[in-house]
Amino acid sequence: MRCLSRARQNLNNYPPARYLSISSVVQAATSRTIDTTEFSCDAIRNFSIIAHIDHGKSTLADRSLTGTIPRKVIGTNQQVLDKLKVERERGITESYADFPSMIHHANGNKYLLNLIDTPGHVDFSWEVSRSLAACQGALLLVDATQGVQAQSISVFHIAKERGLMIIPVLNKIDMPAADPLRITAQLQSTFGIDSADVLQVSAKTGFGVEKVLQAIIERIPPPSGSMHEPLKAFLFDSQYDQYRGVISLVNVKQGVIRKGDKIASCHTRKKYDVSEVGVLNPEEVPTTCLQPGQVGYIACNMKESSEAHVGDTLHRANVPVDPMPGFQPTKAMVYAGIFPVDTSDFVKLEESIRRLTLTDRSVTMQRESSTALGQGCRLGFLGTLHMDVFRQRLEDEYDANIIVTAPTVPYRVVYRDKTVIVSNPTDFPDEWGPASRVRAVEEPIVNASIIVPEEYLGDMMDLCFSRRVEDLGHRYLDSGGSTSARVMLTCILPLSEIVTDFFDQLKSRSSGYASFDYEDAGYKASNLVKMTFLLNGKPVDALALIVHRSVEQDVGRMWVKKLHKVIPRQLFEVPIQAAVGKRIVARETLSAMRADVTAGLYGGHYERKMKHLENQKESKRRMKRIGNVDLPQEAFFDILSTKAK
Ligand SMILES: Nc1nc2c(ncn2[C@@H]2O[C@H](COP(=O)(O)OP(=O)(O)OP(=O)(O)O)[C@@H](O)[C@H]2O)c(=O)[nH]1
Repeated sequence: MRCLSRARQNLNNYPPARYLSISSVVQAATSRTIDTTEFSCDAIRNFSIIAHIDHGKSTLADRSLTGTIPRKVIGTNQQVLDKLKVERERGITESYADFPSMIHHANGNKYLLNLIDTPGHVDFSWEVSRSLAACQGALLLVDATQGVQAQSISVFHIAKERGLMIIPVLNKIDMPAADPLRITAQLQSTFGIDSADVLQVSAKTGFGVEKVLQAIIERIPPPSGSMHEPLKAFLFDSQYDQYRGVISLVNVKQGVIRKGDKIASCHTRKKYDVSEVGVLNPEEVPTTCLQPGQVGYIACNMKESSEAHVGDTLHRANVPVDPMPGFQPTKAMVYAGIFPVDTSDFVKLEESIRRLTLTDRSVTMQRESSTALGQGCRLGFLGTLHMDVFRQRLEDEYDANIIVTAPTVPYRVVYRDKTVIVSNPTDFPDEWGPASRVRAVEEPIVNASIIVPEEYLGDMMDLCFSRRVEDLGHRYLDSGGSTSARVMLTCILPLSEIVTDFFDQLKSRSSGYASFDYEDAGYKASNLVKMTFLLNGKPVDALALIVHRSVEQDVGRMWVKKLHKVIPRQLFEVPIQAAVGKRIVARETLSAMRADVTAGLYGGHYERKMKHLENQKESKRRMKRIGNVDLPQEAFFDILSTKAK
């Protein structure tokens, strides 16, 4: 979901008007009114652009849009899609997909093209399938310099499963390193695509974009649905507007929806009055109605985001219909605790998180308290990138000063009579086994695929072996030629092994050439243990970890060393220990700060000096017994930020 008021604020900052028409076929709209009644199903095409990250979806989307939207609305240097600051900084499209409609003239007819943007990162594959539910076709965009990547394969399969017409498009054809012949052969061998169907474009220069628009009209089938049937509108996303409440994004399957209509939700059975309908162009353009096949927004005084259930069917209040098949709800893959650096800021932090989750429905939230860090919240995310984006938004948009604990995955703890999901290491059982109450523990696993030039194959295999890989296999995607051949590795990995630094390692060991994707493969019994860290014999809950038994010593040793570096020396000696159950698996000792108690003694007897030293020793022993280690928040910040890497 996107906060619309933010998007409006952005519009106010755009540079002076400058009209730009790139495509000769695409007629620029001079006024931003759209009469949706002009477009029957035959004149509508609903499509999406699917691609691996950075292959140019947003650039192509903007390129096809620049002909239809006045430049003053777009801004000269601003991409229409990818509006969030974090998206622009990181060059990714996150889960905040836009759904612009554009008018296109071809063969003497007027068409309404609804482009549904999808995110390109593996964390958001759920969003991809959600967006595709409103489409009949998809442009499979592949970078002509890089070829097929891991995400190209996964999005291709999602689109294929949904029965969409796929138009293969090679992008970045303007670049000297582009190798369209080879990449076309790759598309042929990987997806069985006919080379004659492959289009070549440069989203940057505009070359070939006209042909893409033509192909959308000619190859993608129009949606079907009758205006005379009872209303069925498929809710596939929602946005939050602070003045109008929830704005639902819908695809009308049959019937017509108008302002003033009384509608109801199949999921919640709640009734609403439609106060506004319209299309996104790419900002809201109110219309009189939405007809079958059309994609647009409706405002109907929904107060809570949770009322807009993705996958819901909306119908006329007094005309019930059978609901359309919906979606599985999103599943959090990664959890982390978020705490304020200043513990008195908790109320403010909780409110900021609550507001941010209104615009990002995939985040789950519950309160958490830690003896070391105070009150905080435990949040569930779709992946680590999602977590980073959320954290950055909290810091940028709400000025939050926070500590984020190390990410953990949801483990399954199998008791004699029940199974519970544990997403916080402190809730993980200290001991388990056939004789104990906890019979087994299970961890989430994923089917992973890595695509890499063949010279990095060995490094990639080494990396996988260091992460408890299973079923490792590989196959060649092409035979190479002027450049080296590409290999696809497939394997099963524990999710916990990839939420830490796996992606960074993958990129650094392959000089940035490897691409990676994964999908949920369920749970598997695993020999996991809870590791706690003790400072001066006292456990620090916020530092607890869940690790595989085979690496407990290494992990324990590594973290006590790190703690040793960041904890300030105390007046007494502090043991830093890593423990699994009652067993200490690693230890470092932080030596005491030494005050020179004999400094004031000029000369004097040897025994007098010794007496002072003995007194000091005794008082330190007492201090140690009763003393608490002073662990400043900054030390936590240092430890957890290194831990998260
Ligand atoms: N030379 C050249 N560069 C391009 C072309 N298309 C896109 N780019 C560049 O490739 C980079 C990625 O483009 P985006 O449009 O942000 O890619 P994306 O697929 O939307 O990426 P995500 O939003 O992360 O999924 C940007 O720096 C673009 O300027 C092209 O046709 N030619």
